[in-house]
Amino acid sequence: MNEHFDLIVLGAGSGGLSAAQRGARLGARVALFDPDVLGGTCVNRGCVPKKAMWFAAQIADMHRLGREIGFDAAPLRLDWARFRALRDQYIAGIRHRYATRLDLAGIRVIEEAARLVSNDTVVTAKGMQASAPHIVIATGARPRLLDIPGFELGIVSDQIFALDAPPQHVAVIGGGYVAVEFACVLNGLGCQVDLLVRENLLTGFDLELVEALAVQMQAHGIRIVRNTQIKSARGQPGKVTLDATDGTEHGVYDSVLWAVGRVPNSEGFGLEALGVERDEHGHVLVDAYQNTNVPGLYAVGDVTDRKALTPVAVAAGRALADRLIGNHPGVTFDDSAIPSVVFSEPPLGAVGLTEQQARARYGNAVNVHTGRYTPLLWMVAGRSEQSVVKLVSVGEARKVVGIHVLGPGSDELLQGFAVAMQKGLDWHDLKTAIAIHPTAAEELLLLH
Ligand SMILES: Cc1cc2nc3c(=O)[nH]c(=O)nc-3n(C[C@H](O)[C@H](O)[C@H](O)COP(=O)(O)OP(=O)(O)OC[C@H]3O[C@@H](n4cnc5c(N)ncnc54)[C@H](O)[C@@H]3O)c2cc1C
Ligand SMILES: NC(=O)c1ccc[n+]([C@@H]2O[C@H](COP(=O)([O-])OP(=O)(O)OC[C@H]3O[C@@H](n4cnc5c(N)ncnc54)[C@H](O)[C@@H]3O)[C@@H](O)[C@H]2O)c1
Repeated sequence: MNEHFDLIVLGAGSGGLSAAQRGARLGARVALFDPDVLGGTCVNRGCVPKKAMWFAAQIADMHRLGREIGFDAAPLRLDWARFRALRDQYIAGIRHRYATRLDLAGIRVIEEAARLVSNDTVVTAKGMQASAPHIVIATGARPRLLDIPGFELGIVSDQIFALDAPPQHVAVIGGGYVAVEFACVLNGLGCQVDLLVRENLLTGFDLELVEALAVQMQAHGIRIVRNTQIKSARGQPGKVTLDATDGTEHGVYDSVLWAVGRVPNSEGFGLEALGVERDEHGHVLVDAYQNTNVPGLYAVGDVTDRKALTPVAVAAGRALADRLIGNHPGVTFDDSAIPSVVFSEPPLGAVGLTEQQARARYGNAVNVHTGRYTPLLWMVAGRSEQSVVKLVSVGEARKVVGIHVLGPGSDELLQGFAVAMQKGLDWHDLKTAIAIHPTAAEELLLLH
């Protein structure tokens, strides 16, 4: 039997849930398909468990700092099993709340993968068939696996949350968000970490701040090896050696984390046969309104080539439902200034253009205001590591086009500045604003 809906959504992650919920709120009959647990990557294998681990690492770091300023406590040791149980219980609670909300909204949740058989119909392995004039593809992405000998001796980010015990000596391979975050978190929790990077760290972030972060990571004991391409892994689980193309070997490690990017989930469920266009990496191509090239099919979130961030997937899902169900034809979302934070130690945040990008676009019209400072408590402890803030502005009016922050508190302080920048901020506004003292945020107001 074919069931009819107004909106079908494939994937119950950040993008799919937001499209489904907004659609239902606007009166649509919605079917939501997902073979896995509710919440997708962010809730179950990404932002949420990662941030919980980051908080745990922060506590350990604070404790070390506390000892430096005179507390007499013994070094902290995390009860990994207890922490993991508490973290997972919290995540189970989120999933439970999602299930309740979906139920209350009248959304039909089908715990199966959907396969497209036409641009308005999907089927499942158990034989359900559903049709709707609008189908949203929100199937996300998965960790990239490498076709190299011994790859299976390591793990990817999905598996790190299920470890029974922390690694002792871990190699993290990659230089992106996931690699840097886990290198710092595991280091904070007491693991010895080697970060093996093919090229550069955090491509796309401001070079000066990335270098300052690398200095601090190394000061915390992380060994960073750049320009290293790992070609194979050998040994046995728990005792792994890595070989690089330049003949060097690294290890022995009890754990290896491959953090070498992500691959969109865009194959094997009918997109190919329907002629849905994808780029060379497999991302579904969409226009500014999330339309694919096939009428009635739309895509949001990590399966597309937009920034792979939860708030971006959520904004895209909501805007799409407003347009299709709420009948607001022009609705899209403003992706001109998307802030993001790498939850490293210390955190690194950015919104808008880097200095390098601004110079490429605006040439000599670019002004750069950089400030370096040592956070107050670090000074008290006698530490000398520096935080860095950078403002990139353009022209006589000094319109702010980029804000970059590295240091404790960066993760929380960036949001307000990002809103101001999106609404039109110039450097003079910051010079005339009254600061909150003493804070990290005020450093952005003190720039010359
Ligand atoms: C380790 C890690 C940490 C991260 N930290 C952050 C962070 O701090 N901040 C941030 O903003 N972003 C972070 N991200 C990125 C964020 O998790 C993603 O951008 C976000 O989850 C994307 O949402 P999505 O809906 O596109 O996809 P997903 O959340 O991946 O959801 C896709 C869903 O589709 C389902 N699916 C797949 N195929 C089918 C099918 N055929 N039919 C039906 N369902 C299907 C999957 O089971 C899955 O549940 C992190 C990612 C990782 C990996
Ligand atoms: N805090 C956050 O907001 C957050 C956290 C994690 C992930 N994310 C999102 O998820 C996305 C994916 O993150 P990611 O770290 O998986 O990918 P990424 O694209 O950020 O980084 C991938 C890294 O792997 C390296 N790499 C690729 N192939 C390789 C190979 N064969 N050998 C060695 N190195 C290789 C790349 O050079 C790069 O350094 C991010 O772009 C981000 O949008 C966000």
